[in-house]
Amino acid sequence: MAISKQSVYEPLTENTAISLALRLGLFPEGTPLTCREIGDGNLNLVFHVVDQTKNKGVIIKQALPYAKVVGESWPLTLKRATIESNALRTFSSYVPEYVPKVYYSDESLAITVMEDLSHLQIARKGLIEGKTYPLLSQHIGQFLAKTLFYTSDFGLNQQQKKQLAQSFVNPELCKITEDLVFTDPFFDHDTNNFEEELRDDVETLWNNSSLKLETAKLKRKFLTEGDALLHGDLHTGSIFASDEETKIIDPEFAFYGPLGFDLGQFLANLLLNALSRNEEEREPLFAHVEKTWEVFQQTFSELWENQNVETYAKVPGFLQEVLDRTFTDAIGFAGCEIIRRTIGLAHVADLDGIKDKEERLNAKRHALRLGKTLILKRESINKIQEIRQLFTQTTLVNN
Ligand SMILES: Nc1ncnc2c1ncn2[C@@H]1O[C@H](COP(=O)(O)OP(=O)(O)O)[C@@H](O)[C@H]1O
Ligand SMILES: CSC[C@H]1O[C@H](OP(=O)(O)O)[C@H](O)[C@@H]1O
Repeated sequence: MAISKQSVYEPLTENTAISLALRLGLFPEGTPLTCREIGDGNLNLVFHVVDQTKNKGVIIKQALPYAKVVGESWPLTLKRATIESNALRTFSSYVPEYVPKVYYSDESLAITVMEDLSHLQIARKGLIEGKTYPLLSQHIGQFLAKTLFYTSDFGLNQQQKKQLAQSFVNPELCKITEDLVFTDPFFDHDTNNFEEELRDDVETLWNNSSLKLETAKLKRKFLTEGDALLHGDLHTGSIFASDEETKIIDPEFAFYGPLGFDLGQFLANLLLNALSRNEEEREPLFAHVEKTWEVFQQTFSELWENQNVETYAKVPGFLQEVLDRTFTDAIGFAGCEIIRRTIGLAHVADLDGIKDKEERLNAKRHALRLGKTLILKRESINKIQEIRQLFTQTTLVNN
């Protein structure tokens, strides 16, 4: 369905979003519609259009020609909307149960019209409220194993994979991650944002040359390894959840990257929530960290055994080598994500929302020690269960 061949970009308002929904035939003419802009992310507009009589809605997400969080001084490609709708469609061909349905997209208007997931809750918000989402790690482990396997050279014809990779070249959004996740937090850069009380801890981190070397190696992987189609920004704010369902949204950072990156970001955001909780309430987060990896490993291995298109698949040791490398990289990427969410430009409500100032600063100091340890020790961590030990060990100041 197309509105017209020459749709001209302009940012929607709540009123024009309603007109668009009617023009697209998403609701019968004359339906009493209301609309609210509900975007709470850093980059885009999100309109919730609802048929009041049936309490049924759709979501119209629109990219702005700049990063919303900063404003027009930070121009940003509108192409990210097309990347997002194409990534949702690609993921849907492998795991329709874990992504919203895309009803319509328009490259010129930079919009994606998709399934309304308002019956679910953004996982970060629920986790902050103390919810545990028992199926979250099983679902994310499966989502990652299937999407990564089927878009890699192991699950996809290798020439088709190259063509798919071409359609997800996403330099501007990758640059945001290269800067905000892998670079700026490790230097005295003006995008950084932290409480003055943390300055000594932050300067110690900036002066740690081993940490910089290891982070440089991780950044290089992100820059150069095109293993599979990644979500690219898989934090708990990009996941809708309930006790039964999990849906992944917001893949505008999608690109072909290293297998361990999405895993690392997701694990980091579970750990960031654990950092915000009292000791006795952390268990469900540690259990999710472990189960995510276990489900990923098992599902990816089954796909490898049964559906691999690569001639070398059955060579003893090859699967283990891919899993080991993914595991080690994921731990390092998790360390980078924890550090950037603590002192970089884009924070998380899990830590910033801790009301008591001393508790908040202590949680952030703990986050910096944990992030640093994950980056520096990643090659010697052999089992996912070791993460909870490192979490406890880094509670102590001398780590
Ligand atoms: N499919 C959806 N159904 C219901 N609400 C949604 C949907 N997609 C996004 N939202 C709401 O909009 C917010 C911002 O969406 P998101 O895709 O994360 O935007 P951004 O790209 O700006 O980060 C989400 O936190 C959620 O509250
Ligand atoms: C200026 S972009 C900062 C940050 O925002 C993105 O997250 P989201 O779109 O989900 O709010 C991404 O994590 C970027 O690093």
